[in-house]
Amino acid sequence: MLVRNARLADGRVRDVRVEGERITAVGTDLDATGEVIEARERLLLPGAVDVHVHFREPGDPHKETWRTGSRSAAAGGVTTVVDQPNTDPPTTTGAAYDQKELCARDAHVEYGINGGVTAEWDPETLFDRPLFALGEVFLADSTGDMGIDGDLFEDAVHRAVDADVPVTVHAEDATLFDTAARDAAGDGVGTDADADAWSAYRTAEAEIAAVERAVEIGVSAGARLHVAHTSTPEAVDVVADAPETVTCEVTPHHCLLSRTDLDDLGTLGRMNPPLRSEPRRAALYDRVVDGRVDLIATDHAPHTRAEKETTLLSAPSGVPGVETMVPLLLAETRDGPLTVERVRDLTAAAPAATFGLERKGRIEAGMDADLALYDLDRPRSVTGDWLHSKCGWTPFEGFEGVFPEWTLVRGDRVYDGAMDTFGAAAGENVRSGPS
Ligand SMILES: NC(=O)N[C@@H](CC(=O)O)C(=O)O
Ligand SMILES: [Zn+2]
Ligand SMILES: [Zn+2]
Repeated sequence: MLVRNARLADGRVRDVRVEGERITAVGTDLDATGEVIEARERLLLPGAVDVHVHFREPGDPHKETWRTGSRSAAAGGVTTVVDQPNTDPPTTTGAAYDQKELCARDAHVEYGINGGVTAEWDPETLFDRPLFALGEVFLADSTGDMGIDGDLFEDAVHRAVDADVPVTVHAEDATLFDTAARDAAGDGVGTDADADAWSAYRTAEAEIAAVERAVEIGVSAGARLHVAHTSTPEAVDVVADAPETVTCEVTPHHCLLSRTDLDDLGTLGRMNPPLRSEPRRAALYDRVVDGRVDLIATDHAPHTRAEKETTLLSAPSGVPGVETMVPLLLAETRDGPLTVERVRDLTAAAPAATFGLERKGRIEAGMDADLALYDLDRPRSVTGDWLHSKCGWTPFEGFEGVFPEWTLVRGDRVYDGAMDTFGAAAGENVRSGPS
């Protein structure tokens, strides 16, 4: 197959040859053998690598399944996802890992499976499996109530170092939460709830202190430590000042939404860590734009609208995002601060490099043919009805997004945007099999 006259992120127009599962040439005037796709100078990006999703199987298939979650990924130009361990059962033993791997047979995109840590975990059997990473290790409770104490975290980090596995951490220190602010939340429902109380409760200081402590532990253990969903500029700076073995991710929702949006979002906007003040959001986004943030990941955390539209204290935490990440960021290159190259780096090249995926994240001969084509001149309005996640809603309703025309995974067209159809569920585990 030949993708002819594609505009790459750096502006060059090139032909890209795909043979079987790989890109075999990137050049000009390449011979057209086999199927030819005329890109007509539309934008070709490497498939995005989202190292933080929650696909909810096993346990909660009413929220999301591997089928619906991976379709949502493919329809958003994401070709590799990494699933987190707070499922039911939690992915804290070898047997639980195997159970999740069976669910992942429905994946339309490439995937990794993380292992989790609780008091009941079984490191022997867990590290026997090809973990993508150990994590997200929860230093405070979030969905799944997997919060652990500092001693167990330290022990887990040492075991991960011995197993040569990176660690990802959900860093909040619950002793620094403002429980009075939480308890003051009334019993309004949905958009009538005082959703801002969640941001007042899970303080910025709680994140900053937990990130400082996690980084200390990670560095002294010699770990590869990745901080999940940093939501404050201060926490990003802690990571940026640490050795290169420490990295962080930021979510699109912490870049594009702030506490000022909670009047409209109500309980839909409850997530951990919570939305921050407008100045903090802007300072966080600055760090994404200038490259101090290592990578973007979505923390795609679907819950049904019915589950979310209750009181603030009974609503589950989390928002979906895997399908809207690249589209929203590309829309930001039209009239916002981001460049297309930065979007490519943050969503594909950097996550692949950070987690050692040698054949992902770049458009070069020898790489897997994970690709998506976009028309930057044709943004659409984001709407939950149209997205493919089972949860059926988005916190970005009405935002502009540039969605892919098609998405390839290892040379197969897994998503056709014109038809809104999907190819076979042939995603593979990026940590198993021949490398
Ligand atoms: N971010 C969230 O608010 N929720 C996540 C868990 C998590 O990442 O903390 C979920 O699984 O629902
Ligand atoms: Zn988390
Ligand atoms: Zn998460």
